[in-house]
Amino acid sequence: RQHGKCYIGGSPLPPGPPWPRLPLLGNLLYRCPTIASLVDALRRLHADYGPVVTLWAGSKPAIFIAGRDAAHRTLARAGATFAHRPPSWSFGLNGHGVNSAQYGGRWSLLRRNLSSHLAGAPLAGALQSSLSRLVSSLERAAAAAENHVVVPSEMLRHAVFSFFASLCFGEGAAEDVLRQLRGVHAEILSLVIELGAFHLMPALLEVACYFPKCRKLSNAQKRHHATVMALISARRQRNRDGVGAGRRRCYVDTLMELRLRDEEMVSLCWEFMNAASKTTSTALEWIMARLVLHQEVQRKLREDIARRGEGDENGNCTANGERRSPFLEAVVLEALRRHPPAHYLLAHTTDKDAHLDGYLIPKGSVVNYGVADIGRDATSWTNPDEFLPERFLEGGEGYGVSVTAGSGSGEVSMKMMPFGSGRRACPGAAIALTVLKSFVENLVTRFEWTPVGAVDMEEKPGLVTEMRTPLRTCLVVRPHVQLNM
Ligand code: HEM
Repeated sequence: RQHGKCYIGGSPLPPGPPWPRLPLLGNLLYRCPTIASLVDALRRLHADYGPVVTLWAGSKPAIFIAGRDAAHRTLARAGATFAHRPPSWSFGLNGHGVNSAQYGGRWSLLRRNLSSHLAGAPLAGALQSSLSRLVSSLERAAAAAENHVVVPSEMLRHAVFSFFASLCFGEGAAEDVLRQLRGVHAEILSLVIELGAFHLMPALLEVACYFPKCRKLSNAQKRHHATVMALISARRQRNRDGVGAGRRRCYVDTLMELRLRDEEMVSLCWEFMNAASKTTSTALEWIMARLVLHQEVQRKLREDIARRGEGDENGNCTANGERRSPFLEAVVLEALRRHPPAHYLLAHTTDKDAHLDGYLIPKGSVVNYGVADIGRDATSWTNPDEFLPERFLEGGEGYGVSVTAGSGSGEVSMKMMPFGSGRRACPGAAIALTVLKSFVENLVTRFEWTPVGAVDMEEKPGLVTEMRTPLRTCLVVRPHVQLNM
């Protein structure tokens, strides 16, 4: 098909639609609702022009990569070139985060700090308390509901948020403070999304709407700052007083040791809670929806968990997820392949010109990747739209596939990348997998999850792709068993 045929310095850019510069697209690619609104258009463009296409973000080319080989060659093999982030309009809060840091010394320090905190964090206590509160609230909701029909989404989200809050701020934050923090997070995100969409409006309307929203955003950010600073100060005071000496360190402790300014700490706490909880809780809801839809998978999973438990001397699994059922891992991976919470990565850019399949990727282009397309690629996966956890068991086509490095079992290409790949790959991948396995294991052991009518598996595109209709299920409490962390 004919395309815009753009050349820079005599080298062709990857193909794209004949309208080379659509003014509306300026900035589209940095922002959440707009990238979501591009999803269908991008699918059609990839079908017409192949796995690598060019659009324009204002005056800069924006290159979208939906092919696993091209993704692997850029993110994994040419990792340093593609590890940069374009400057973005962050509305303040995200300004000091790991994800917004330019690839270099500061990024490396902050990222190492986060990764080593996550790697060393003892999880059992935090998992135990958030899971037992979740199980109690699900039990109460099911008992109070007609025919035990519940919509668990809000409870799942709160439990995941509380778990990550204890890793971030330490255990013991009051329930009302956590609810307040969650509320202000949701408020800020929705305002940022609305503000990001304003460039689609006529200019006058834009100006009329922009300033009141900005004022609201600034107020919400001030409330967020005050809540987080109160949590940080409480932690500082506890450390000074030696309260709970020897207890496990939280993320805030590590930030205090780095001697960061208040606004840097607040920004990093915002990033931690934001990056961790919405993605993980969205993945959890998709997994539970799949288990409701595929009752035979749920049964098989419960049986496999019970079999593993018998071999374990305490009847328990370890805090870090060892000795868990391989089928549990397979269910989680299949859900992440089929329903990755992020359908695109955060925007990448390059620090120099690069070449891909004979095309030029000019220095400073915005580069992004079709995560969902890569996980549903029919050249990698048999019946890619079907939910078949068995493919991740030994001997299956997904066995040994790595979710971050992009290659497993000696493969040179990547088959799925729900957490990204290469230098900017998600530093929370391992802990997210552990949390998901622990939650799913306990939720299917404690309850039977059965469907109430049809389960709507449609997606609601966004920065994180949630279920269009929150899961509704009938919950039957099973005979009491001990929680497995
Ligand atoms: C199911 C859960 C999660 C999913 C699907 C997910 C997915 C992603 C993706 C796709 C990226 C972008 C990678 C790129 O641009 O190349 C990312 C980056 C990031 N994630 Fe996650 N994530 C999850 C959980 C977490 C958790 C638990 C944390 C931390 C506690 C976290 C912290 C981050 C940070 C800090 C970045 C930016 C990394 C950088 O720029 O160097 N994420 N994540």
